Amino acid sequence: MNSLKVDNVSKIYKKKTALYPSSFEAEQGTCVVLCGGNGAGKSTLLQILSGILPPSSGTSAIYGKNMSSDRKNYIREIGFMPDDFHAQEMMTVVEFLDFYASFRKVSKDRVNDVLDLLGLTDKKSELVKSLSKGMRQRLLFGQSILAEPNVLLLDEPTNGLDPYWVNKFVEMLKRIKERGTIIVFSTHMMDVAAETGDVILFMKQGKIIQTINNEDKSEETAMKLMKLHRQ
Ligand SMILES: Nc1ncnc2c1ncn2[C@@H]1O[C@H](COP(=O)(O)OP(=O)(O)OP(=O)(O)O)[C@@H](O)[C@H]1O
Repeated sequence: MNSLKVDNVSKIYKKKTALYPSSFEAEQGTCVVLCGGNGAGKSTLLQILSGILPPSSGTSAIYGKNMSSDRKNYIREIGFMPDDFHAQEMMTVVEFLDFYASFRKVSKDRVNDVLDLLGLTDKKSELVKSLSKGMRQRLLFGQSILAEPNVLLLDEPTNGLDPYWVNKFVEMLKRIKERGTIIVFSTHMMDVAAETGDVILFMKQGKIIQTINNEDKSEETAMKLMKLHRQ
């Protein structure tokens, strides 16, 4: 049984197709990176996999738990980092994490560990809306890893991070992968994609147009393909 199996998921908004039927699979402890220009369909795919956006067709399953027929258990397997905050800007940093911790029965100690890991302990009483872009990203990432999920879905996690935190992020992903977690994330940073990804999926205009596997996924190859697919 494949650990994550994405089967022909698509999204059509009124008459516009944001994502054509797309499929891929991932094994335990591997990382799939979604690359592609603006509007390629990366966020749409991640939102569908996270369960927050219903697909127009297709389905996804994690360890045999199906997105449609076993939704509750499917969702339990996932940690999702969206591309921004929505209604939680007036919470403090620690209230925000406590809020998500309460859904997943995550201990207070784990919340404190995540604050520490993301360098946010001294910001815990500040309002989310007062944080810098990079700090907001770190907090959103922290929320997604709180419950140590089997599948981690991250929408442009490195967006706004300074070089120090990009490096830390890459190291954290490697450690998380070693624990057996499946990671799927989108990025415009080809060096991060090449360093962390076991597979890179290039997307363009709502389609996965190329798959690059472990052997040939150097940063140089990834950059060349990025340029090629932009044309
Ligand atoms: N709610 C919506 N209604 C209509 N069209 C949408 C909606 N959300 C996204 N789209 C369209 O779907 C397509 C894919 O968008 P998506 O946000 O998935 O791209 P992306 O690859 O994440 O882009 P970016 O790198 O800019 O974040 C785009 O053409 C976008 O305009």
